[in-house]
Amino acid sequence: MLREIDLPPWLTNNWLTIIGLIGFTYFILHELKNRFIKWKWNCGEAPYLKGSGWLFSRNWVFFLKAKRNGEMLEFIWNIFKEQGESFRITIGGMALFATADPENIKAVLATQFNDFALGFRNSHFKPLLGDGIFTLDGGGWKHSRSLLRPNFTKEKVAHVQSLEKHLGYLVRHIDVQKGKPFDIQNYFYRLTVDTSTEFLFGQSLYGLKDEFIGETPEFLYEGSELFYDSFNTSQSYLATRAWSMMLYPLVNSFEFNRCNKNVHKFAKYYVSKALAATPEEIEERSKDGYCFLYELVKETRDPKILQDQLLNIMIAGRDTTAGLLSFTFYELARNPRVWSKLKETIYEHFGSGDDARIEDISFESLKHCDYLKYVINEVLRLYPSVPINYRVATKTTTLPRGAGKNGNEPVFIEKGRVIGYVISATHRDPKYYGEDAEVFKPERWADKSLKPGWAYLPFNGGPRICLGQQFALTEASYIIVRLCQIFPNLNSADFSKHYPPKMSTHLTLSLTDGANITLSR
Ligand code: HEM
Repeated sequence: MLREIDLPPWLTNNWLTIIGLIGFTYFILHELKNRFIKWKWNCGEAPYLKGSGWLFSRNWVFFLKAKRNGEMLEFIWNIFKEQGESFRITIGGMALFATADPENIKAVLATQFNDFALGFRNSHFKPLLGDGIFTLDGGGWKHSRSLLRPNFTKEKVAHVQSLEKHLGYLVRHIDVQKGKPFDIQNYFYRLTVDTSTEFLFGQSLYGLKDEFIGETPEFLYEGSELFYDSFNTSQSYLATRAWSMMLYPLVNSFEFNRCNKNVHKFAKYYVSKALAATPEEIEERSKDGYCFLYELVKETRDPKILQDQLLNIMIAGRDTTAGLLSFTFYELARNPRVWSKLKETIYEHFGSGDDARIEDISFESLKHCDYLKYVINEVLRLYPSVPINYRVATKTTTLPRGAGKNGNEPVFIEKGRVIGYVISATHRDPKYYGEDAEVFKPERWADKSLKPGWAYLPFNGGPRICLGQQFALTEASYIIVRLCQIFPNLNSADFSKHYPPKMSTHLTLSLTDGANITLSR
């Protein structure tokens, strides 16, 4: 039996007061310490977002509504337009410093790299991705980066020929549409799973090889057909967990666990095959075209490391490239003048139709196709795959701008503060791109006086800059060139009149209603 403990009456009567006093004293001391630091470092606080309140309550309703309607980014961009480049908000008591100022972004990602970390990302993504380059900080991340970087050299990403057979299936799907409107985004998402499984695991999923084009789907093993949907479902859970910040444990379910298991089974299938291969077989594989897994097996034979790193790269590379292609065709279809000019350039470099010189399309020759580069730059400016991102301060520090009357003075950043950086707002700021910043205009990149520096950052910057940048640009350029050569007729079938288009911001950016076009020979 529990014995009753007699607490002294002064304590039983006043314990609430005592707890209150301790809390109050802590608060005062904490405030004094911060004020002292601000005085010593000559920095201040950024202004609060107007009318946001402690819980961001007034804006939450609009924010959630905008997110559901595919207008969340527009909502955020408008806040930056009204409020300026940096401000503070408190969401449920958690302080957040939001910025679109290139100077601050440069500091977070590069010059003060060690003052910031990924925060909750590892916990958000761990059930699917484990520990890999995309989810780790510190020593684990450094080790991952040095393990993976050799696989992204120029020779290894110049893999364009292996794309041709996947493109062939895509072309057949487009032909089946017979010039009628269809959503090409859906096909790009399937295409990039096919190309990335081939590049990463050495054997494609061949999801585009289906009965709609008169093919018999291929199955690697019983249940492998579950991979595609499972990967998509798990990814959308990861996105919701990321948006939930510290409330992420609530975003879990039987479905999430089942899908993660299907994805892991898929990766394990390949990893165990690679580990069972003899050194001679591994060498033979390398001769026969490039495979990431077989290269990595030469460095480590730990099955968990192999599985985690491959899935980390898959998540980093698949949707981003599909998004870039989808937004490109969405904009090209809306801009016949740009489409004509692009066709002219591509035909000049690589021919067209039956006279297409496929063998001339290479990593190097694509780089010399200037107008194609301008188109891609412009798409990534208006629709960066990661439009909004965050880091968490690992120590009390400052950022270059955001405080003071004009927001030009250094801003105080307390340890644990979340920094939300919104590069998509910077990319649309007239200060860096002129009054026509919202207009899709590839020609702006021909102007040598345009030097945006850290105001153009689709691939991130600093030590964690995207490892797959060249890989992605090469793949996307190849697909654009080939589609342009095969299908000269492109028109928009987007009748929504909503511009900019509705966008979904899951882990990466996509078109909420798809990229609806007609494309024909
Ligand atoms: C249009 C295509 C792409 C865009 C716009 C893009 C953009 C980005 C961005 C913004 C980050 C930084 C994320 C962060 O630190 O929070 C990143 C990281 C990364 N990306 Fe990409 N990416 C693309 C394609 C790819 C591809 C195709 C691959 C691989 C095949 C890839 C591999 C990676 C890796 C491994 C990282 C993590 C780097 C690190 O943390 O050290 N990306 N990417």
